[in-house]
Amino acid sequence: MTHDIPVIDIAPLRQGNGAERKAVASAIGRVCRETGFFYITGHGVSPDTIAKLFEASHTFFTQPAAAKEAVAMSRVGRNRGYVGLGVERLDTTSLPDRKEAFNISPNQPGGQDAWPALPGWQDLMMAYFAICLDIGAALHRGFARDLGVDEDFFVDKFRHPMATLRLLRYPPAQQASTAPGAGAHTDYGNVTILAVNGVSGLQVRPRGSDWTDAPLIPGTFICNIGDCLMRWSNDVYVSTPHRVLRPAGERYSIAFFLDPDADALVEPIVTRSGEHAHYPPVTGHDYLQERLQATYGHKNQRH
Ligand SMILES: O=C(O)CCC(=O)C(=O)O
Ligand SMILES: [Fe+2]
Repeated sequence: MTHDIPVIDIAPLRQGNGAERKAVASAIGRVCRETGFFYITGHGVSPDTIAKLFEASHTFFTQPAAAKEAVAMSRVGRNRGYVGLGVERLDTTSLPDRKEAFNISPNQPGGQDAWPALPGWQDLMMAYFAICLDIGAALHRGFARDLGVDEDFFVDKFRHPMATLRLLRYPPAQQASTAPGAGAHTDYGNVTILAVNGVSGLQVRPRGSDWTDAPLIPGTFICNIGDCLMRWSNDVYVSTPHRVLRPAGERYSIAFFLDPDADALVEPIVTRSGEHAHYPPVTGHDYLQERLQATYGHKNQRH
């Protein structure tokens, strides 16, 4: 069985008639049952916007260490702020990840985002955050339709979603090190929308297959579903392990992780007769905390 990652034009989820929306929802549903990885076009984000974001990300990461440490997650807490090289280890059986990151998570309960002292930077990031929320809402209309519930099923569960915009920088590989860019993992939330700056390195491992490259396709985002949507779909959809290899050159990516509202009830959707829920209901907040706790331990979780 081959597991090519399909390219799906999502424009009809916003503008299409009923039949067109249904066709896109079915295409997304098919891939979510197999790997949950797909590229999207028709997202409405211009190449110029993406270029500006990567420029701003570069500006952030090339600041002196002290400026980055001033907004460190260890100070800011709650999944926000700067995470330095080697702090995270997504695959606990491998070396720590060779990457640095900056997290923006405005709807995370408790605390506030920290911002670098760079003119216009916060506005640019928040504008992109809003764009990603809108793409995420369109994708959820597709998921809902495909899962056999009302197209607006997710709307009241994503009013103030605990989404995180995450800038990532992977330094060029060091010869002596075998540390991965990002260790093998599945994502925690509902869906991830990923932009990459032209340096490949992402691999996915569909069930029953070996690691496969996810090549770059200019003008697209790579989307993948996470464990929360898998749970919500009662395991009809699958989240798939992925990793980032040590990149040949310096690599930047920007990931947007969309999790539900803190108080949304994540309760498996059961529409087929005789089907039983595989999981008890849990709030979005409790589910995400459990997953973050496992990645960071107690050290970045300020209460
Ligand atoms: O940087 C990438 O290409 C992917 C990163 C990723 O999978 C993650 O941060 O969850
Ligand atoms: Fe990931």
